[in-house]
Amino acid sequence: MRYLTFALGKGRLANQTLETFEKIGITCEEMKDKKTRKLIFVNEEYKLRFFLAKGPDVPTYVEYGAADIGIVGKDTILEEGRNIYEVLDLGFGKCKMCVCGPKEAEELLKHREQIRVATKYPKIAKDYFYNKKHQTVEIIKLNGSIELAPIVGLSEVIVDIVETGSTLRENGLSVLEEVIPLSARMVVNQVSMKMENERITKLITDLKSVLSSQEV
Ligand SMILES: Nc1ncnc2c1ncn2[C@@H]1O[C@H](COP(=O)(O)OP(=O)(O)OP(=O)(O)O)[C@@H](O)[C@H]1O
Ligand SMILES: O=P(O)(O)OC[C@H]1O[C@H](OP(=O)(O)OP(=O)(O)O)[C@H](O)[C@@H]1O
Repeated sequence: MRYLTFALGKGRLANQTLETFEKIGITCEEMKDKKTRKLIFVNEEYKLRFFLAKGPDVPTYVEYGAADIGIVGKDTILEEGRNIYEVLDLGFGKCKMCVCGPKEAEELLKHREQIRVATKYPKIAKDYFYNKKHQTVEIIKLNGSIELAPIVGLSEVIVDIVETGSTLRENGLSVLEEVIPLSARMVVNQVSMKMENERITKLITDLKSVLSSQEV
């Protein structure tokens, strides 16, 4: 039996991903060691390999078949636009992609002014404004602390992830429009889905049954 390889996004989704796998009996104790600098972990019993990668790189590893399976946020899947199968909504890492800004920016959006939009997600923002709203905007790519942009005058609004809303509140900004709800998803390489169909289908079935038993 060959190894099935999993690419997991490091950061926010990693702990819940490992907890979810534990519920279906897949454990990888070594990976929980926060101090380790090791990059790849093996579960000999089930012939599985796991590695942690930057979120946006997960769809890349999966498209090229360097990983059979990936766990990553829906935002990253949409932004990266890779040829991969999205097979399961894992139900954690829930948040929303939103257009946010100061309340005054509501008027600019309403009147379809040619505003500047700062975001870490230029593809999602472009798709939303151009294809869904048919509004011409200037997209400015940033890499973090997106909420700064309207405060310091870099843009009128932002397109960013909102979870609890605290970052917006603490910076005097609000949600102006909701773009799309997000959560962690399981993605699969297109060839692996055929070659390892039985093992991957069983994994999806086991995960689904754990997820449905968690729903109230
Ligand atoms: N409050 C949140 N902020 C950002 N992402 C969140 C939040 N809540 C849930 N998520 C989900 O968690 C995923 C991983 O988030 P995380 O911040 O760890 O990664 P990242 O944004 O890719 O990394 P980095 O912080 O290194 O740029 C996101 O892609 C998103 O789907
Ligand atoms: O609604 P909240 O619960 O406040 O969460 C949303 C915030 O969290 C994320 O930023 P992150 O912490 O990843 O930092 P970054 O801005 O440097 O990407 C996101 O970009 C928002 O800024």
